[in-house]
Amino acid sequence: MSTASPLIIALDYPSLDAALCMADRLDPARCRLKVGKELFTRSGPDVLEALHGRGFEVFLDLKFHDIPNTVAGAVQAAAEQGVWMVNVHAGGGRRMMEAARERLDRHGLSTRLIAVTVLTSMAAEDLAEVGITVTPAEQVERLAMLARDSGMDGVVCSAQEAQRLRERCGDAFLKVTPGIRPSFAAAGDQQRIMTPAAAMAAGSTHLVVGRPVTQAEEPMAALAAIEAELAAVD
Ligand SMILES: O=c1ccn([C@@H]2O[C@H](COP(=O)(O)O)[C@@H](O)[C@H]2O)c(=O)[nH]1
Repeated sequence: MSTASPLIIALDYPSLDAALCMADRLDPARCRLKVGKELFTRSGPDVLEALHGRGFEVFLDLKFHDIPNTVAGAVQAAAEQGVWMVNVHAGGGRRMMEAARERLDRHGLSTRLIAVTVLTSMAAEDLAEVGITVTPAEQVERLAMLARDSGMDGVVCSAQEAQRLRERCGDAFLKVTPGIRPSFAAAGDQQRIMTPAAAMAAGSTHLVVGRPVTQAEEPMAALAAIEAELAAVD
């Protein structure tokens, strides 16, 4: 089932059972789901089948980063399992992203292909330690332009960069933004954060929300509060 909701709930759980327990409380008309490294490494493709069987569109967030041929094969494998969205690291470079794009196109696979720019857990000091001396916003913009020119459908960035990317790349270029923190949630390890309503106003096309919902005492109440916040600014 496709949904008009921008919400993508991150199922960061250590077992298939725990993930499905949460999925069974959610509604595919109200959100998409994200499967990341922890859950996929534990469960393998079974989780995709189980979530698809429940009617959810799935973002497989494995952030592929390898040589072009390897990434192209991985992206094809993901798309052939029917996922709605898959991602690579923009830092893998133009040839890697182009190879992934070409592989999906050659096989007529319509899975959205996006690239991670700068992880939302990173601040300027973290970038400096790995030799990047520009601000996170500048690095995001640089990688987003490269991703767009390499045929990506959009990027993962923080909502703090969404407005600039909307100006540079337009509305149709996807801006998938983790680091979403409603006023009631702790930042945790996220550095570049924004509230759901502010993120949408800034130009995010999709909001990735994990712990503020999945670790809440009342996950459904937390989700409803986020939806209410979004509806209020609609
Ligand atoms: O830059 C990035 C890229 C991916 N993520 C992923 O999004 C969720 C966020 O979860 P929260 O619990 O809401 O922090 C998580 O699965 C990350 O792996 C990201 O946070 N930042």
